[in-house]
Amino acid sequence: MSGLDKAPVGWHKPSHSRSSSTASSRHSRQMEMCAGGDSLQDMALPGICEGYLMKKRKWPLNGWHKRYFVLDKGILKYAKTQHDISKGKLHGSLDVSLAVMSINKKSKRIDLDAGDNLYHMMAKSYDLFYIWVTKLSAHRMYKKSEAVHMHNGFLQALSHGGNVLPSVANLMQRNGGVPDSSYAYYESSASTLNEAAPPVAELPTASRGVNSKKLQSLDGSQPFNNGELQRIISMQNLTLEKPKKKSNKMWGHSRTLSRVEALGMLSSNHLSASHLGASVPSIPDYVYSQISPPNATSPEGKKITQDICAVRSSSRHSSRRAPSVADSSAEYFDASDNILCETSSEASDESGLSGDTTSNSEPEEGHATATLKYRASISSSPNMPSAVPTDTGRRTTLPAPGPDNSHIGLMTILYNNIGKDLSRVSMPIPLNEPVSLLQRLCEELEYSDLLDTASRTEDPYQRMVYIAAFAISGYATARFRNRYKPFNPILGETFECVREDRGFRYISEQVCHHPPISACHADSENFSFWQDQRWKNKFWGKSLEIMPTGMVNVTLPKFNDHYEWNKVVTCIHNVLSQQRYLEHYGEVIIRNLKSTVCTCKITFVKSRYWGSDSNMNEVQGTVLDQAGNVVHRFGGLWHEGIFYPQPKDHFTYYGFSSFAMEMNELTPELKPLLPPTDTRLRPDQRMLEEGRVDEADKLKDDIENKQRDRRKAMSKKGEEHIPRFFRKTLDAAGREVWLSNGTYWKIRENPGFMHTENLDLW
Ligand SMILES: CC(C)CCC[C@@H](C)[C@H]1CC[C@H]2[C@@H]3CC=C4C[C@@H](O)CC[C@]4(C)[C@H]3CC[C@]12C
Repeated sequence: MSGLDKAPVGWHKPSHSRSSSTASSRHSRQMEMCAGGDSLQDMALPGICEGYLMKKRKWPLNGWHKRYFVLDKGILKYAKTQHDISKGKLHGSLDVSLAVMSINKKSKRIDLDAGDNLYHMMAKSYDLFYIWVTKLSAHRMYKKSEAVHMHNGFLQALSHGGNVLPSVANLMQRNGGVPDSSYAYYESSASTLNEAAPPVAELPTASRGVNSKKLQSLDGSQPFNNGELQRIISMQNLTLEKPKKKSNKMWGHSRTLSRVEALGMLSSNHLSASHLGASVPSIPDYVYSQISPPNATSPEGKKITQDICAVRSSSRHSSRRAPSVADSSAEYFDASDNILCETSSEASDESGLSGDTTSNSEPEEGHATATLKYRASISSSPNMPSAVPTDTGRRTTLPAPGPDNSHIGLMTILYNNIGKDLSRVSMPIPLNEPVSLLQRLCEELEYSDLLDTASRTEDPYQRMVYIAAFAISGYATARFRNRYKPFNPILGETFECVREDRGFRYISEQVCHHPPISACHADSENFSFWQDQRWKNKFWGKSLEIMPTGMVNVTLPKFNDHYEWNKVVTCIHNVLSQQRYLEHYGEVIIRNLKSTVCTCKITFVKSRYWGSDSNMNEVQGTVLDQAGNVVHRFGGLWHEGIFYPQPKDHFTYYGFSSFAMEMNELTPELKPLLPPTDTRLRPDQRMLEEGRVDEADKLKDDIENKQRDRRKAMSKKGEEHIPRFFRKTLDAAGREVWLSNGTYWKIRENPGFMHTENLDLW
């Protein structure tokens, strides 16, 4: 049961009353939207504010580094140092009036979510925190009132038949249907609603003793009230820290060969059949791999080997900083220069991006260049898979196109459910796609042939590359799938998928409703695959981060391998608007629990727009041997290495791939074999698929209510739902996992689900 009333369609300004927001009370971070007080007219330009703040790293994702920020006329810019700012070497900038600001007094955190950019900042002291919050608020108000003026000017111009102001179109666009961004505040996990952080106006009077020299006049005798103090702070030009003495460190000293350049020379030709197996034309689509020296026999191969060796030896000499792009303007973070902040448990909880590996190496900025070259090379390759997928005898389209849902406002829905798993939020049916999360999980097997290939690859390092390619391939589908949300499975719902053509069979079950957990298991001659899917959400005001917990497992019986890996963070940028898109970031570590011969590290690079390359959707990986030496490198773009091109009309049909289109197909032969709990038999989802949207909407309500009633009845009797095909246990690391109990296929065969007692879900 989702425990939610379906939010009305349409946009409503969220309530400002804290206590009314019951939905968020259980959650780790309280957040509330406050009115920004934008009605102010003729606001004076607030003073400039600049100084150092800690900023959450984009690379690696955990930890903080010191960055210089300047807030001027509503624009917040930052760079590594003040000097860099003056030279225009910016790391980023954003319009604070378009960002949602969240603050956490206790951890001195300020988070700005501008939809595309998510900045996490932390002040070193409460005073600085207070000043920055005040300043940011003032600049936001200023910028917004400026926008209102422009808007009024535009209307006037229109009514007077004057020319349209060019900037207005811009203005309308950037607001993107999202109401005036306000700030949100949140507290640590332990807090209850009543203890939530006070709004800025109530920030501590202690903040009067601000450190800044320019503010010393505020100290001591004169009792200011907070309002005055805020006004004074906001009008001052503040430099919040003296610039440090110029260090003698030389950045970007001459590097003869960049690793990235070496990689850039690789093309799919280098990944010729001898190395990666001719039977799999698909692998180069994903991976440009660095072949280990002993294998290189061709002249170009030798050349690359030499280059790689050069790179290897140079990286051995400077283990902390690998050579980066030879581009002199390339920016890179140096571990020794970054202040790794000992984050409090609270702050690190907030960061939510913990991983058991911390790496101080940097992302390789030129990978995108390599990827471009590689892309050019495959586009001319005759081995490209044909545009039409091979005939599987399955349907190639859906019965009806996806409904237009662009008019549906998500504001109320999301604000009413802040902190809740997206999977628990009931949405109006036009926001759904006709697959359930159980089916969506199965889509991660779309490129199961990579596992088949892995199971035919003798060399353990190369085998690992295929496993890694498989791990990445699960994300490819996300590129076209941000307009609709999968159905939340009903507790006890199941889904099976038998693919003779691919040689595997898959089962999944919704095993827990609170928190929602979907467990799945697939078997084939070559591999087994299982995972249980659960995740945490973080909503920052414009973007929603999904942090999956739980590990993915693959075994290859032929080699007695058991691979295990984590999943990365998926961020839905601009979740409330039609400019929504998905980004994955973080690090995946693949381990073979049965052998320590090699491990693999894959990085989904968080995009940086200031670099010379666009590194959107970039993935980099390395296979390491026992001693930690790099044996293979690979990389690419997660959305590009798709082996089958999308079906022509994919936009009309929910952005589905061919595999996804086949997912909910129900043939007369299959029907009698399925348990009645199978997703294919869920009537509202079927109706949506057939384009009967209104009927589906009503039915969905009924089904959700039925689930609710069943839960109530059970808890009254003191009973607990027991999953039918999976059992809960602990893995070797002591984590709670759900494993198949092995009964599904046996029952299906004998006596058959027709002859068993089944749950009545819909
Ligand atoms: C408000 C609605 C219409 C916006 C659309 C939400 C969509 C894009 C969301 C809803 C649930 C999300 C999925 C939830 C869980 C996972 C598992 C994770 O390991 C990869 C991402 C993935 C697969 C998410 C992809 C994005 C997703 C499908």
